[in-house]
Amino acid sequence: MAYENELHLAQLAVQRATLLTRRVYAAKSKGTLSKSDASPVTIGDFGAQALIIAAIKHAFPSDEVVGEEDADDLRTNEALRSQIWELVQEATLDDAEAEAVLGGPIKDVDGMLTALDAGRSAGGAKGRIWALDPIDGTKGFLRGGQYAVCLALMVDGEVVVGVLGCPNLPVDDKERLDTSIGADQTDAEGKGVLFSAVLGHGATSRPLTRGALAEGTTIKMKPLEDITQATFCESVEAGHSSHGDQAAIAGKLGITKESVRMDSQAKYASIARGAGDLYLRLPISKTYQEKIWDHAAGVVIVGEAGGTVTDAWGKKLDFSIGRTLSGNKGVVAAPKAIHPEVLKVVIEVLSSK
Ligand SMILES: Nc1ncnc2c1ncn2[C@@H]1O[C@H](COP(=O)(O)O)[C@@H](OP(=O)(O)O)[C@H]1O
Ligand SMILES: [Mg+2]
Repeated sequence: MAYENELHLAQLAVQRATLLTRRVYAAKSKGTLSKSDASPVTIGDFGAQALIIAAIKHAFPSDEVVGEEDADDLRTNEALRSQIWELVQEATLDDAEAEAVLGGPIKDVDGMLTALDAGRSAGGAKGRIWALDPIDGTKGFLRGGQYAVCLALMVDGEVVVGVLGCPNLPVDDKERLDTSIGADQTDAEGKGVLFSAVLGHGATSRPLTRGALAEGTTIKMKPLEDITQATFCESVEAGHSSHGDQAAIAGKLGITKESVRMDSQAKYASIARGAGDLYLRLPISKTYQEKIWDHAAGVVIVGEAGGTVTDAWGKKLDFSIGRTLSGNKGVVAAPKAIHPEVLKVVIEVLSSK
């Protein structure tokens, strides 16, 4: 299979980083996250980004990375730096072979800062560039709801590999599509899902483990014969997409079920495995540019599960321009067969404003 080594590296790197974020959340819940006064999401973000970029640079030294964070804050904040260094050192997988693929633990603090700073790529249309969101769904992470550790590889501007670590999604998609997982979250095994896809080779999901990767299962979007029966997903945050426009679109499509609101790219993952049908993200702000790391992994996973993802005007999301999707507005994700029908209504609603 194409990109087999990249996929394996990405899966293990996301797995290791996701476990770190879960440990941070558990420590926050227990009140033991006291060393610096930084927010738990900042701590998780830095730790996860350092781990993932160190692994990428070990396996593919000349690849670039577009990451959300850099090391500036850590260079000036000693307490935060040492807290994150401690976490990063402890974040090893229970599997020597997996650790060897990742290059083992980061060697020293400088190595951690260098890894963080390697996320400054400007992106673009040429070469191999990874897009990384160490904690997507900041608000979800803080409320004990959905968040995702997101990593994608783009080659010449096209997303070819995508991996999402969703530690608070139920392993069994027959369980509730829920946003309120609760503050009892621990870093124990038995919760969470790792999603992945390679362009042209399908999408899979597997339970999140602490050691070797669990066996993957192919995922497919739900065949939807009657659009009025659809479940649509949207952001929790009203500032990130227009709940009003999305309700108007659902109404025009004859959808009567309430929307499922969840943070992060867990929305892409959920519809890809058929726990939901549509994802609508209609812009609120005229000027906001969506970030590539908020979409790259989710888009290839939905595409490989039988979906189509475009922006709100039907344009393909263009990851080749830089760190943002400056050529696009909004997101419409749906099963291939019904995407045109959904898009028609999206354009009607946007045009009538
Ligand atoms: N005005 C805006 N419109 C759309 N997205 C926005 C936004 N402001 C922030 N975001 C992005 O929305 C992401 C979360 O999306 P969602 O609402 O689907 O959970 C955030 O990622 P982070 O949480 O990683 O910062 C952030 O990048
Ligand atoms: Mg994000």
